[in-house]
Formats: sequence, C-alpha cells, structure tokens
Amino acid sequence: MSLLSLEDVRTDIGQYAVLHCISLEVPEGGVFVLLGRNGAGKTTTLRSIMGLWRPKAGAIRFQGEVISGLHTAEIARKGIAYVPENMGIFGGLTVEENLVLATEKGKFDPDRLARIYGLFPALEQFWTKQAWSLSGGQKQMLAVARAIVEPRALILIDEPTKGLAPSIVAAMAEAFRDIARTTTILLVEQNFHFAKSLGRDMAVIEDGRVVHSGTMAGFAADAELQNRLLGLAT
Ligand SMILES: Nc1ncnc2c1ncn2[C@@H]1O[C@H](COP(=O)(O)OP(=O)(O)OP(=O)(O)O)[C@@H](O)[C@H]1O
Repeated sequence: MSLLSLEDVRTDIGQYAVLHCISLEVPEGGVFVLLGRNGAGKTTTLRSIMGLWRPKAGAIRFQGEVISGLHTAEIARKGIAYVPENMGIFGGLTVEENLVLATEKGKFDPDRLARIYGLFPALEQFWTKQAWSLSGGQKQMLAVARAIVEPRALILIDEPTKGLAPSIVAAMAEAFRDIARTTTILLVEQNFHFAKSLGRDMAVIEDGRVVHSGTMAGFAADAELQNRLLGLAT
C-alpha cells in the first residue's frame, strides 16, 4: 500500500480548472519528486493534498484513509506537514518562538530538538534571533525544522532551494537525505540537479496532468525525455 495516493484528482481555482487529472502513488520512505514547468500545477497539487484547495473530484488517501474533504488542521494531525514556497515563518518571532508555535502542546520533545540542532546547527546558534534577520538558507532550514518538530509520516516541501547559494543547497540535500530516513518527503523542485540527487521515485506534471511517472534513476538517464517534458538541454 502507498503512503499517499492521489486518484484522478481535479482541482479548480475559482473559475479555472487547474488540476485536470492527477494520479500519484507515493511509497513510504525516501524522497518522491514532483517535476514540471512553471504553472504546471505542482503547488496546486501540494495544496490540494493539504486541504488548502478542495478537489472537486477524485480521492486523496493517506495511510489508506481518504483525507480529501477534511480540513487542513485535521490533515496535519494525521501526520502531514507542509513547507510552502514562501516558507510560512514569522519574521518578527525568534527561531525558538517559530518552533514552539509549530509544536502541538507548546513544548519540545528533547530528542527531536537535538535532532533539529544536529541537522541545522545554525538554528541553535541563532535560537534567540528574530527570523527576519536570518539568511535565506537559514530561513528555509527553520521552515523545514518547523515541519519536523512533531513526528510526521509525510512532509510536503515546495521549492526549498529557490534563490539559495550552491553551498547551502548541498547542506540542504544532506539534511533532506537524513530526514528521509524516517519521514517520507514529497518534494516539488525546479533544481533538477538537486532533485536528481535525492529522488527515488518521481512524476512530471504538465498542464494539471501527470504525464510521466517512474524512478528518478530512469528519468535521469533519459536526456530526450527530460528535454521533452522539462525543456532541459540535452
Ligand atoms: N490563486 C490563484 N488564482 C488563479 N490561478 C491560480 C492561482 N494559483 C495558481 N493559479 C494558476 O494555476 C496554475 C498552476 O499553478 P501552480 O502554482 O500550481 O503551478 P506550479 O507548477 O507550482 O508552478 P510554479 O513553479 O510557477 O510555482 C497556473 O496556471 C497558475 O497561474
């Protein structure tokens, strides 16, 4: 059984049909990468999973249970976290306060906090600093840390490397590899090099439809397919 499955999901935004037919099977463990050109519907897919857009048809199942139709807070409680492209952190609050707000009871599990410090040492270093004063990479680390401060089975992460320097992207890849040992990651990413280094399974979305799915190794080895679906130079 897949951890997450989308079956013929269709989502409208206002009067516009954005997702026409999204079917995906995300297995448990590792990183599943969603690729596609700008405007293809990747963010809308993540938001539909999270209940931020309500699909008008189709079914989304998590651990075998239908979650499409539930409220976002209920979906989160089932064990799914979402790191949106704008990161969703509070600039006027400290690193600590941002993380406290992401806990269920306002208290940290010491083991989880130690893990976060191990993954992202900068967060421990800047623990009492307001989030706006962090670098772009540190803000992204804080956003990911908020998603793992409670136990989760699945994290949805939208374009985490956008605008980051290559050295930070490499550190992020290391952290994601570590997180994916215990928590499945569904990653939307434009940086194909980053995505390729992490993904086990993948799918490509085009105009609100899944037009390809398979292993990342297979896709990475097929330059013609990459060029056709993503416009990457061969
Ligand atoms: N709030 C909105 N109102 C109207 N149309 C929207 C809205 N959000 C997204 N869309 C449209 O839905 C389509 C899919 O957008 P989406 O953000 O899901 O694409 P994406 O694949 O994540 O692309 P990008 O990489 O540019 O973020 C686009 O045509 C976009 O213009």
